[in-house]
Amino acid sequence: MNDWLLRPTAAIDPTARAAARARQRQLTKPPGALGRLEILAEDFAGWQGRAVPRLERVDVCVFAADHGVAARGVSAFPQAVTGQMIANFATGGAAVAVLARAGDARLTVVNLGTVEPLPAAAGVLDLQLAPGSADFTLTPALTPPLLEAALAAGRARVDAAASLFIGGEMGIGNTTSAAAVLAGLLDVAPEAAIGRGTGVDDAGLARKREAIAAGLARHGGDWRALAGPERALAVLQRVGGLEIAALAGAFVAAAQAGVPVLVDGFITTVAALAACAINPGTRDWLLFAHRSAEAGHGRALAALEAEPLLDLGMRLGEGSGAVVALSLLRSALVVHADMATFADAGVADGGGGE
Ligand SMILES: Cc1cc2ncn([C@H]3O[C@H](COP(=O)(O)O)[C@@H](O)[C@H]3O)c2cc1C
Ligand SMILES: O=C(O)c1cccnc1
Repeated sequence: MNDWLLRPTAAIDPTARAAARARQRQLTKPPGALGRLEILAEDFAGWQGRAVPRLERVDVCVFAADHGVAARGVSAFPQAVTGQMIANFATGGAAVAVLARAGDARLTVVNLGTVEPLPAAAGVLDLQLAPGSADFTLTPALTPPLLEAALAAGRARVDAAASLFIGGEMGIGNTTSAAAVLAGLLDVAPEAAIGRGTGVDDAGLARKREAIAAGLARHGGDWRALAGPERALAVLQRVGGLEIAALAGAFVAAAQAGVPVLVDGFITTVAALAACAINPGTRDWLLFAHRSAEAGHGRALAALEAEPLLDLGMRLGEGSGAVVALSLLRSALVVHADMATFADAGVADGGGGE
């Protein structure tokens, strides 16, 4: 069963965090002059339990799946693109693959389930749990065993040896599923949760709103009386998707393993919201990379009280925005580790005070 989901998340080390803060004050710069980079170094010190943290290994895992709700005309692209992009991740041509290569991160690609089975391809972990999720306007998106399998598949991709975990996603129609999950978790209207995804026109946006409204009308009664993990799991099962559930499972597992997570865009943030509803301790291990241009992301970020690092107008998903933000984390940790202290460099300090 899903018992593992509720196990406690790892503890943060306050002593290492304080030591990192003390070190920042000794570096040859006015106190606080590196702004948020200083906080990032302190965060990683707390996560890694050492005053001088390092990013030794960054794992990026793209979870892919198809969505039955794509039949409602909610995407600007055909469903076959999911499988085609899986191949593009594996051969290294997709944005996240290019960025991961350049950013010295390890990329894995997991297919949870596409409508058409994939041809055998190197570099893809092809789980094919189901031919995608079902159209949630008609039936629950996932069966309970499928939800469980998807959560476990996400958990299985987390390696405690990683210094950072980045989850990405690919799945035509998944901004609609993610918006439905967001609306279900927060009890907000579909209008507040939707955006244009791959670039739907006004008619497409109306179809998204209608599909989500139909999903909430059909399934909302199944979770409205629930709270906490029960509610989050019910929402994921009724209107979510395989890769969204896998991401939620991965995020909970990362927090349990003591691996910090750099969250990407709209879909991954909704998965993070579900993960935190399932196991609130997960929140302590999440860092938010960027604010996606997808309307609805702001709502999810606000619910998590998250202040993302970047706002670049990106709306791609795949984990791409997180891998872009990775270079900021590397900058934060390298200055923290390698800058000279006032004593080392013989520079007069300001005599204390911040
Ligand atoms: C070529 C291509 C590459 C992508 N990479 C990520 N997405 C993104 O777009 C999809 C969600 O948008 P919607 O809900 O409108 O279908 C997801 O697969 C997401 O990761 C892509 C979409 C396309 C077309
Ligand atoms: O922000 C995202 O994750 C996103 C936005 C649009 C399309 N796909 C993903």
